[in-house]
Amino acid sequence: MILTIDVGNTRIKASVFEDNTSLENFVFDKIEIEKKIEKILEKYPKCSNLVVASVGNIEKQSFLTFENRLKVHFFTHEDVFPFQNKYATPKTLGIDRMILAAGATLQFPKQNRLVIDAGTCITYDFIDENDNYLGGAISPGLRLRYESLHNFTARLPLLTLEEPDSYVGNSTAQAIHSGVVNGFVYEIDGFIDEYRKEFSNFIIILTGGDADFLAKRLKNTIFANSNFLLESLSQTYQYKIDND
Ligand SMILES: Nc1ncnc2c1ncn2[C@@H]1O[C@H](COP(=O)(O)OP(=O)(O)O)[C@@H](O)[C@H]1O
Ligand SMILES: CC(C)(COP(=O)(O)O)[C@@H](O)C(=O)NCCC(=O)O
Ligand SMILES: [K+]
Repeated sequence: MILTIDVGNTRIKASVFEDNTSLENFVFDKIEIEKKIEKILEKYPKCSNLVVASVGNIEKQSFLTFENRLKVHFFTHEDVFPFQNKYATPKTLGIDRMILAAGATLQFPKQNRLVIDAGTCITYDFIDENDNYLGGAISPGLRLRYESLHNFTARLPLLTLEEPDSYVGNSTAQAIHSGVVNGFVYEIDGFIDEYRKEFSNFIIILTGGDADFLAKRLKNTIFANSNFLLESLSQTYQYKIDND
């Protein structure tokens, strides 16, 4: 049994896996991390491994306190991954993106794959049918868009997610909702259309905190799985054990 932990820039997500099947998911804030892990381990004492991917400001040190109880693995660029990394700056590629690419490669072998993770940022990652990781894009996520409009202007209020009435926002609030939500959806559909011009066939995996909201709004039909990063962590860890 393994406990997987994904430290993003907004929240921490965790899941307990037995034979690559998730038994329970958890979401919590950075300040509660040690207490929450304690609780999960109390509930699942059979956990023998703790597997972490962090792009947030929580370092390996924070997890070493659990080393007397279970084996801790903190993923880094030094690990073995099931793809060839063609990024020009492989050492600066987010470890979350590497885990997503690894999960896509292992779960959907020998085909072109596009992974879209709508979290704090939206990340796009493309792995071709020969298992070359090519790169993708990074842009502001849904909540970040609402917050930046407020933080970097004098007159725009901080709003929370709301379905826009129309493209033609007829008030400040409606104009912001239209810009943020429609802009978000158009961006993603636009990227998918661009990829389609170059690669006739590819599968799309949509994940992250905004995946469910997005899935029903995109023109392109996509299979959304908000648990994809944690599933990929479990699978990439298994791959590491088999290939080390
Ligand atoms: N309870 C919540 N707290 C914060 N963000 C949430 C929540 N529920 C949904 N979201 C959405 O999830 C996104 C963050 O996604 P998440 O995958 O948790 O990010 P990260 O992996 O970067 O920490 C935000 O853009 C926000 O719109
Ligand atoms: C792009 C990210 C900030 C996304 O983080 P997230 O939205 O998952 O919290 C993270 O993958 C990161 O810090 N990447 C480093 C730069 C790169 O991937 O090229
Ligand atoms: K992301």
